[in-house]
Amino acid sequence: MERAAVEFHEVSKRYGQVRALDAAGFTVARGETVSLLGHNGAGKSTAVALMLGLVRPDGGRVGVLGGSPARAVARGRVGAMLQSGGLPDGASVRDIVRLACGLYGGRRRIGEVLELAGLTELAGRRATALSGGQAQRVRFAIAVAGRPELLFLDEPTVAMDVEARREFWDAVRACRETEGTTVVFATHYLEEADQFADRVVVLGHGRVVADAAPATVKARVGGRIVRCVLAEPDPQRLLALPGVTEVTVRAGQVELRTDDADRTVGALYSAIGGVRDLEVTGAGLDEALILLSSGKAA
Ligand SMILES: Nc1ncnc2c1ncn2[C@@H]1O[C@H](COP(=O)(O)OP(=O)(O)OP(=O)(O)O)[C@@H](O)[C@H]1O
Repeated sequence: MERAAVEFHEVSKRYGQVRALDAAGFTVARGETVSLLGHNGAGKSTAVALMLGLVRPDGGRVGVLGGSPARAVARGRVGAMLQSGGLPDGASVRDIVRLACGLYGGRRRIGEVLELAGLTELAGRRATALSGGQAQRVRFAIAVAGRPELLFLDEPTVAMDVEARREFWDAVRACRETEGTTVVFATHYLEEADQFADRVVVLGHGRVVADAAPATVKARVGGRIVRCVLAEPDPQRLLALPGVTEVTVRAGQVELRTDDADRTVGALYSAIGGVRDLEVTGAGLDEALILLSSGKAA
């Protein structure tokens, strides 16, 4: 059996003047769950489209399950849940799942797919009468109906609330654990990557800016934010406090990025004084992505 599920070698893709991917490289091992992270326009969907053979690279090579993406897809070895793609009007959830199971020659039973996607109770509902999160679960059902070896999920939880997200990831986990499915998912949420991925590949402006275990990425962008109000903040003195790596001052409001919040807070009181409205928070996850994408993380 081939070792890598996905091989992405120095892949470039342009749309006119836009360089969507720029010599991006990573591999996904069989059975691994990998998250593609990055903000809007980073190149995540383009990477997924290339891995599905929906678009061709201008440079580099994309390999899927030991051959071309088109070959793997044609053999029904790949399932995908994409951002776009409507559901047929007038059809019930069961009709849609029956159709998907039929297309794959009955590799899974309809009831099994409904159960896996958490749709048993909604089987009789018209697809047009579903909430955004429920419709996503139908797309997931279609993606897993052929018992794929490799599953691509492009921002799968966008329309879902917290509970729906939890249920969704439980279903993905069930596929992974019972069948060893390889999963590649694109997301904006570092949290989601942290909870469900073995490894994250962070894209920024079409390039791979980090490729590591979630814990490693978090450590690179870790640290805390200390916010407070000071009567006369002096950015130079604040930057010299222990642990502080960055200082922002706006109208007396001070924001310090620090890798040692305890010592920073201690020094704020002992060396600066007059501290009001102090709060300490984790560095924002969105901010973390921006830092990585801009190459400013350590
Ligand atoms: N069909 C297309 N025609 C022209 N430009 C495109 C096309 N598809 C993507 N792009 C551009 O390529 C770049 C990468 O887009 P892509 O959709 O891959 O990013 P993304 O990381 O998936 O973004 P998002 O999180 O918003 O979905 C963007 O600048 C986008 O505008």
